[in-house]
This record gives sequence, C-alpha cells and structure tokens, in this order.
Amino acid sequence: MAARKDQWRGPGGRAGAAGNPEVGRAAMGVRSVAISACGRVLQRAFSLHTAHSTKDMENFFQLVRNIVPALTSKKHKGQDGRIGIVGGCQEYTGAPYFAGISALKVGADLTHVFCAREAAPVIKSYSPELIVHPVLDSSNAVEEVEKWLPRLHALVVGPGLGRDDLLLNNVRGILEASKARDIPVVIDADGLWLIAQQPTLIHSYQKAILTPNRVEFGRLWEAVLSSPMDTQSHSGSVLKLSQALGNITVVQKGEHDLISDGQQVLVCSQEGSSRRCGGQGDLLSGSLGVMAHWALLAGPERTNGVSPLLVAAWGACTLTRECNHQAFQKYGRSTTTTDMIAEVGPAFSKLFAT
Ligand SMILES: NC(=O)C1=CN([C@@H]2O[C@H](COP(=O)(O)OP(=O)(O)OC[C@H]3O[C@@H](n4cnc5c(N)ncnc54)[C@H](O)[C@@H]3O)[C@@H](O)[C@H]2O)[C@@H](O)CC1
Ligand SMILES: Nc1ncnc2c1ncn2[C@@H]1O[C@H](COP(=O)(O)OP(=O)(O)OP(=O)(O)O)[C@@H](O)[C@H]1O
Ligand SMILES: [Mg+2]
Repeated sequence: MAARKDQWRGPGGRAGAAGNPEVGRAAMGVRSVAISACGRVLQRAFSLHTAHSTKDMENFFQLVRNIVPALTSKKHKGQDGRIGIVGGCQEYTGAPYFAGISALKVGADLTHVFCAREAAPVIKSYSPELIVHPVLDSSNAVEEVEKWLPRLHALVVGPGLGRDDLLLNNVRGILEASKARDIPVVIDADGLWLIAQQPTLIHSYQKAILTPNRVEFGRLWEAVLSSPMDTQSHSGSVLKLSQALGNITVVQKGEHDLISDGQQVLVCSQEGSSRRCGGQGDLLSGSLGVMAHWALLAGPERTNGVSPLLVAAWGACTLTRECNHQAFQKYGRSTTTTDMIAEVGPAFSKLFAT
C-alpha cells in the first residue's frame, strides 16, 4: 500500500514495496503500456487498438526529446514559453510558487501568477522570477486576466486556489476565455474541485489536461459517471473518465501515474521515492504547463502520431518522479518539494537532454 502525504507509515517509514497489481492490465479496448525507468516496455496488453511497436515505445523518451525546443541564439525572451498560473489565496501561497518556478526551471521564459490580493506579496517574496498579478479576487478578475491571455502559451489552473466561491466564479470565467482563445490548460488541485462542480466547463476541450490525485479523481468520477468505479482496473477507470469528459487528457497521479486521452492509457513508473511531501503535484502541473505548450507547438509529426498532450504528460510525470528520486538520494526523509525543484535541471538533462 503506497503511503499518502498525511499517512503514518510505521517504524522505518519505508514505502510499501508491493506494486499495483492492476498496472499494465488492459481494460477492454485499452492499450496499456508500462514504461520502466530506462524507457523499456515492461508490460503491454492489446485488444481493440493497433499497437505501437515495442521499438516505438522504447523510444518514448525520444518523443519527449523531440518536443523540447532547441536552445539557439536566434530566439527572443518568451519564445520558449510564457506560462500563466491561476491560483494562490490566503491559505495557500506555496502551491502557485512551486508550479510557477517549476515551469521556469523546466525551460519556460516567463511565468505569470494570477492570485488573490493577499497572496501576492507573499508569493513575490519567495522569488523575484515570478511576475505576480494580485487580481483573482477583484470584481474584474476575468478582464484583468483576459488582457494577458493573448501573451500566454498555456495556463495552469488550480494550485493553491482554495474553494472560495468568488475565486471559483472568476476562474470559471477565465476558463471560458481561455477556451475561446484555444489556450492549453492544465487543471489541478482546486481547479479540479471546480470541474467536479461543473464538468461541462471543460467537456471535449481537446487542449485540457486534468491532473487529479486519487481523491480528486474519485470526485471527478462521481461528478461525471453514475456507475461505481472499477477498483480492479485503474487504467480502465482513467480511460473511462477521459471518455466521459469528451476525450480530454487525464493524468491520475499515484504510485504509478496513469495517463489517458480516451484512446489509450500510458503508465509512468519512473522510479521516485517513498517520500510524499506536499507540493509534488504542483511541480508536476507547472512542468506540464510548459511541456504541453512545447508538445502542441511541435505537433504530431514530432511525436510519431502519438497525441502531443500524452507525450507532454508522460514527460512531466517522468521528470517529477526523477526529481523526487534524486532529491531523496540526497535528503532522505527530510526531502521537501524545494529540494525536488533544485533537481529539475539535472533530472531534465539526464532524461531528455538533446
Ligand atoms: N504549500 C502549499 O501551499 C501547498 C498547497 N496545496 C494546496 O492545497 C489545496 C488542497 O489540496 P489537497 O491535495 O489537500 O486536496 P484535498 O483538500 O482535496 O485533499 C485531498 C486529500 O487526499 C489525500 N490524498 C492524496 N493522495 C491520496 C491517495 N493516493 N490516497 C488517499 N488519499 C490521498 C491528501 O493527503 C489530502 O488530504 C490545493 O489548493 C493545493 O494546491 C498542495 O498543493 C500542497 C502544497
Ligand atoms: N505512492 C507513490 N509512489 C511514487 N510516486 C508517487 C506516489 N504517489 C504520488 N507520486 C508522485 O508524486 C507526484 C505528485 O502526486 P500526488 O498524488 O502527491 O499529487 P498531489 O496530491 O496533487 O500533490 P500536492 O501536494 O502538490 O497537491 C506525481 O508525480 C506522482 O507520480
Ligand atoms: Mg495537488
């Protein structure tokens, strides 16, 4: 049994070693692929869909490398990513910071955080690198954010947002405006709370990626599917939720990350660690914001026909878990998300250097 962030784990504190018996098991009509740390296919099961060859899947790291933009002296600031983070309230200032700084460390050029007024000075004080807009609880929040949308390549909605109705209402408007402009949106944390209240907000929007943890996944499931979840097949459940939401990309985080676009399910089992400090999901959503932009820019030709958002999600999951692994090697039980963020550069080079 995997440890949860808030779970007592007994003397020794070691993570349960047992693998998830369900991983790699295909639901009917699901192609499920588990990829090891070295990118080798561990298990595959096929039913209705045409398989990618084993070699294709071994090259999954290469697909991520293919979407990473070249560093050249010909570029100007902003070209490799201007990412917006929508979140940050009185209680939660760490989450939007983690998401924003992670996007920068992965390789975005600029990160804008749109947060509640009270949260802004705090978030600014963590880092001079984030551009912080204290607008999210203002009466004209949607217009204030909309002004920036033409300049943003992707939005990450939800880290540290909280569940205040005023903020959630404003985020509803921001999501509508982002969809109208065809901007990719990663929805995480309390952004998922909003989607569980109103799934139509995001239904069928092909540039949306949802990144629920297990509990957030359960909430979404209840909101959009009347049937009980199949606890025997997590990959089947992720596939089904994606389909019920109009084939948008869903990343279920956990001991193994399951990623689906309603057509197939990828499993990311990159070795992480048994340390489950809060904020790791924020690192993932921020990384995914920039990688989603890169993947869509690169297009399916660069991803061998695999959905660019699947490639981005697999890349961000692999990176987050590798950061966790590397930080844990150094700091063990005292590892925190800040330590993981310090590993983004080395981990990215190790996994995806071009
Ligand atoms: N430093 C910060 O500011 C942080 C703020 N955070 C924010 O805190 C707010 C609430 O986020 P929560 O994640 O607590 O969401 P919820 O309030 O929905 O709580 C989810 C609960 O589920 C538990 N859980 C997670 N994975 C589980 C699993 N696999 N099995 C069983 N239980 C599991 C968690 O421990 C948590 O208590 C969000 O706005 C989030 O962004 C978090 O991102 C953590 C860091
Ligand atoms: N049991 C586990 N073993 C290994 N890695 C895990 C485990 N659970 C989660 N992870 C990894 O941790 C990262 C964050 O997932 P998690 O479920 O902690 O998100 P979260 O609850 O949203 O985090 P946050 O505290 O930022 O809100 C993901 O990359 C996931 O792969
Ligand atoms: Mg979270």
